[in-house]
Amino acid sequence: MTRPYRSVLYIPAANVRAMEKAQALAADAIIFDLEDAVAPAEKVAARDLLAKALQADYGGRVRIVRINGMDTEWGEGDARAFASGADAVLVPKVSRGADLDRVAALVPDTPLWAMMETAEGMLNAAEIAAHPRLQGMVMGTNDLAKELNSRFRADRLPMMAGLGLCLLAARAHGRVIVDGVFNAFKDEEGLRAECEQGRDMGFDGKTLIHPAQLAIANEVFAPSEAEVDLARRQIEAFDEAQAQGKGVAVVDGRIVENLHVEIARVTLAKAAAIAALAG
Ligand SMILES: CC(C)(COP(=O)(O)OP(=O)(O)OC[C@H]1O[C@@H](n2cnc3c(N)ncnc32)[C@H](O)[C@@H]1OP(=O)(O)O)[C@@H](O)C(=O)NCCC(=O)NCCSC(=O)C[C@H](O)C(=O)O
Ligand SMILES: [Mg+2]
Repeated sequence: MTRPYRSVLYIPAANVRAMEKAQALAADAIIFDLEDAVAPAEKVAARDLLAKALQADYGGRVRIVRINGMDTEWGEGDARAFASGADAVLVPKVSRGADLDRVAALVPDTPLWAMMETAEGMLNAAEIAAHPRLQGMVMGTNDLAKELNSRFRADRLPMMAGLGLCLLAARAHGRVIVDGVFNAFKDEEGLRAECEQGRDMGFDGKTLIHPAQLAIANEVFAPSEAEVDLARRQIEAFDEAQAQGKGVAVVDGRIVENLHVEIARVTLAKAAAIAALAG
């Protein structure tokens, strides 16, 4: 991962006020949504509003446009309208690699992201992640729950197979992957628990629906001070061990081998990238 994706905020593209507000929000990335958050009667107007909004300065925030599905009357027009002008185009309800081909042809120069939110998509996650134009994957846990007929549970047990398959696929092909949304946007404790679960599983960050969710996601998906300190000490201790001709060091009672040093370097790089965004 070359840049942080701790917090990825959805904004309905029909909401001019929210799009303006986002220029100053602490989001690592923004998904300007033309799909589910926009009513059919507003779709075409939202496309025009978004084209105008994207001319503004969003600083270092990654600008991702979620288009409508290619099986809808708006999908092709959306893809043509945002073939340039955004940092990525997010394709909804991707079920197989071929679903990305048509968008890829219409959007030749902008990276593609895939919404992972259908049962078929879970089973074809590896094929989707392998698509040469794909940069990132976004879990669509609301649509997935709908397809699976599963119930909301705080531990997300019914989601685990899908989340795990998509994570494996993303990591196998070096793609960014961010977790699904937490709908109860006033429940801070619930959001924190779900962010921590997603972080511990390996997600790069979380998609969000309200600015009030940004601070928690940014905190949870960033390396803590203690993690940064440990990473530095692990690298130092391993360097010393190597200088003495040893292949293993011990820090805080735990072994440190080459692979732990690689993880420590990733932690430091992530912390530096976050600091660079803030500065
Ligand atoms: C959920 C909301 C409808 C709540 O909106 P609202 O009642 O206006 O909230 P507030 O009054 O608390 O808003 C306070 C201020 O914050 C701004 N605001 C609100 N939301 C956003 C946002 N997402 N981005 C930027 N700014 C935002 C308001 O304009 C207020 O500003 P001010 O006027 O200065 O006070 C609303 O938050 C919302 O619409 N959220 C996004 C919903 C959305 O995009 N849904 C689709 C994506 S989720 C999904 O589809 C996932 C996936 O596909 C799946 O299947 O799981
Ligand atoms: Mg969805």
